[in-house]
Amino acid sequence: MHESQSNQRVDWPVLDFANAIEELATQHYAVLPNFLSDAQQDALRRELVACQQQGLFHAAGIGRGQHHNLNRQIRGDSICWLEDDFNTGRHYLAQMDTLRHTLNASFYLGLQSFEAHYAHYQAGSVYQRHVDRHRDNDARVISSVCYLNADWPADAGGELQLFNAHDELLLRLPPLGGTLVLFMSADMPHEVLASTQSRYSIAGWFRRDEMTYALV
Ligand SMILES: O=C(O)CCC(=O)C(=O)O
Ligand SMILES: [Fe+2]
Repeated sequence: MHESQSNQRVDWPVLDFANAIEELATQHYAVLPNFLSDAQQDALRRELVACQQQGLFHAAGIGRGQHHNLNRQIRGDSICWLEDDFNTGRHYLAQMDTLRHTLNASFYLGLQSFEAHYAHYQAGSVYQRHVDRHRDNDARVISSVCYLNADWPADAGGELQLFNAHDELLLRLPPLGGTLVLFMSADMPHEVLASTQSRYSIAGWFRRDEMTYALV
């Protein structure tokens, strides 16, 4: 990835995840409203757009292996997997690796890796209700989504709706820039509602096995 405009200095301080750990333990999801500073969000969004301009994005699919397929009515985003050599994305991966160690120390989950992709939902596109753990592979343990939308209008839609295993709505979260949401991958259905404008994010998963790229 060749990206030229990330000269601006951005701080990535070590974060305190104590509240998030507490929320995950009690309600199986956690919302961290100011996980990223404005400068961090801007830098990540600039990198995302640069990747798009370089043609590194592709339409996201559903399922994996032989069950993998494309259906833009079910899942409308386009994605680009983060790599360790991305100028800005690598700082995000490092933050999440710190969180992985904290999660392991708190819950003994044995999380071995973290994978993440940039995502772009064009106006009107959705991701219908689904669970992130694949039917034939239980490697994904905790899901994360971090939003990169500056100044998201209250009426722009694009909310994440999160349900419990009994299909009761737990959370309706607008994709405000800098917010990180974490939830258990196995038993929490969720969906992305249509928005009136482009919606940018990083979706990622803490996994129990070594990372294998391009599962979705
Ligand atoms: O962007 C979101 O709010 C959720 C995305 C999602 O569910 C996924 O990528 O699996
Ligand atoms: Fe999901």
